[in-house]
This record gives sequence, C-alpha cells and structure tokens, in this order.
Amino acid sequence: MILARAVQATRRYGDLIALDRADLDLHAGELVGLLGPNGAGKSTLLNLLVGLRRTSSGRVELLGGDPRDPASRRQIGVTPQETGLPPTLRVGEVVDFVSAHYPDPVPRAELLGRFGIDDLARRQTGGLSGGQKRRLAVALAFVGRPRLVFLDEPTTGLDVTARRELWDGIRQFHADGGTVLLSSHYLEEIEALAHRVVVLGRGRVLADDSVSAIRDLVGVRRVSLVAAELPALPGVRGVERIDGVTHLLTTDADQLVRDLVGAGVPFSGLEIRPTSLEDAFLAITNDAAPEAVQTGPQSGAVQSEARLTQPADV
Ligand SMILES: Nc1ncnc2c1ncn2[C@@H]1O[C@H](COP(=O)(O)OP(=O)(O)OP(=O)(O)O)[C@@H](O)[C@H]1O
Repeated sequence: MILARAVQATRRYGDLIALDRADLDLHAGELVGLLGPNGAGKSTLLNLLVGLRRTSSGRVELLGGDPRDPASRRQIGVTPQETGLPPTLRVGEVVDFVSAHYPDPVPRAELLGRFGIDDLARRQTGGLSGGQKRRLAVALAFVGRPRLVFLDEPTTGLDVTARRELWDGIRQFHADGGTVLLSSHYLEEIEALAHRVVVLGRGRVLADDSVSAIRDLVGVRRVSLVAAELPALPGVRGVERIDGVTHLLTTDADQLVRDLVGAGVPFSGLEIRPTSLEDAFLAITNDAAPEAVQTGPQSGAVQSEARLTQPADV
C-alpha cells in the first residue's frame, strides 16, 4: 500500500527549479532515507508531500488524497528542519498542547522517555540546549500515533549519544509498523536506520535503491593520471578524459594502482581522490550544466549513473 507518492513532482521558485520531476512511492512499513547535498531539494520534496508547499507541476498524494486535506494530515507526524517552540512553555506543556489535537495521543511520559528527554518535562523550552529542543521537536512528530512520519534532518546538531537515542525512538516506531521518510546529509544515519535510500541532487532523483547498492556507488574513488595509452583494467567502472588527464572511477583504488604498475604502463601525476557522499554525487552530476538541470531530461542523472557502471574502454 502506497502511503505517499510524488509523480513527476516539480517545484519552482522563480527561475530556480528546486525539485525537478521527482518520482517517489513510499509504501506502508518502509523506513526510507532521503539523501543529498545542500540545496538538493530534500526539504522541498518533504514539504510538498506534507502539504506545506504546492507543486508547480506534477502531483503528490498523501494517504491516497491531497496532502493539504486536514483528514490526511491528521494521520502524519512532521518535524521540519527548523521548529519554533514557545520559549516560556514547559516541555510537558508543549507536549500536552500538541497532544490535545489528537484523539489518542501517546502519554507524555512515554513519549519523552522514548526520545530520552523524560527528565526535561518541567523545563521551559527557551532554556533547552539546541540538541534538547531538536529531540523535543522530533518527539512531537510521534505524539498523535501517526501512520507516517516525515523527519527533515532530525539529528542535525545532536551529539553522538543524543543521536543514538533518537535513532532508537525512530526504530521503535518503525518496528511497531510505522512508516518513515527522513532526510539526512549523513550516510551513516541512513545506513543505521533505512533499508532504502532515495538520492537527490540538484532537484532530481538520482537513485532509488537499497542502502547497500547506494553504498557501492558512493564507494567510488577517482584515480587520475596522465598516460598516453592505458590497457583494459579490471575494476574500472567508468573513464573520463579531461584536458589530457584520464580519470578512472573505481571502488578499489589500491588494486587499480597495483594493476597499473603491474601492467608496466608509463604514467605520471597520479592522484587518488576519496569521495565523500556529497563529492560522489556532485561528481556524478557535475557534467550537467545548470541550464541542462533546469531544462534537460530527467534521465540525465540516470545516464551519469549508468556511465559509472560501464566497463572500462581504455
Ligand atoms: N522558499 C524558497 N524560496 C526560494 N528558493 C527556495 C525556497 N526554498 C528552497 N529554495 C531553493 O530550492 C533549492 C532546494 O532547497 P531545499 O531546501 O529543498 O534543499 P535541501 O536538499 O533540503 O537542502 P539542505 O540540505 O541545505 O537543507 C535550493 O536552491 C534552495 O535555495
């Protein structure tokens, strides 16, 4: 059963295309990570799905209806990227206030306990640390026993312990049958929580796959060198030649260098660049000129990805 869906969802802000024909199906019981660098369109997609923004073209569905319909929204929980909490209210009062909007809210102590903040119930929110506020904001998404929860970078600003406590709360909700879509910059976070990951870059869905498949893609290294001619080398997943420099994309740079030396190929200027998640996806997409991103076919990203999986043709 599909609980949330985007079909060719596009959102423009003036000339800027924040989201470019994004497709996404979120099934009941899934915990899906939305991953991408700054400005990739993660918040935009979440905001469309929860009815905070409208699509410029394409469509979104929430629980089979319009996300702007209050009946659909009552069944979801949301933690936006930034939350304002009334500074003079105590944590317990904020929970009670939000609880009052739902027919069968999670009891206050249970909710706060789940997210490791039960000792804060009597504190005014204005005096909480950034991390404590963040945990409260995330906990509030769960108060109405939602079917589906949307979390926009839930653990930003949290220390390691707080992050793990929050992950436990999210996992428990999922283990009880809840559905989650959460955005993150951190591959580690997605790996810890999600089985499926949707990668966004420059407004496009670049990949939608299992975490392990994406990890393989992210594990790509760029080995750059200057060489007149190169033999076919095992393990090379893509080749680019730019300004006389050959860039070999591989998941095992050490082996590739051993193979190069073993083949007796003369080369110079060897560089191996480890790619962070962000680098990897920027590298995949950076051939797309900005104007192509604004008007080009969505398959551009898929082509880039396919290029990485082509066998070496050197
Ligand atoms: N209200 C707005 N007005 C104008 N541009 C916007 C607005 N909201 C988002 N954008 C732009 O749309 C693009 C996508 O932004 P979005 O916030 O969805 O990215 P993101 O992936 O969530 O980024 P981050 O990881 O930095 O939060 C960005 O270029 C951003 O500047």
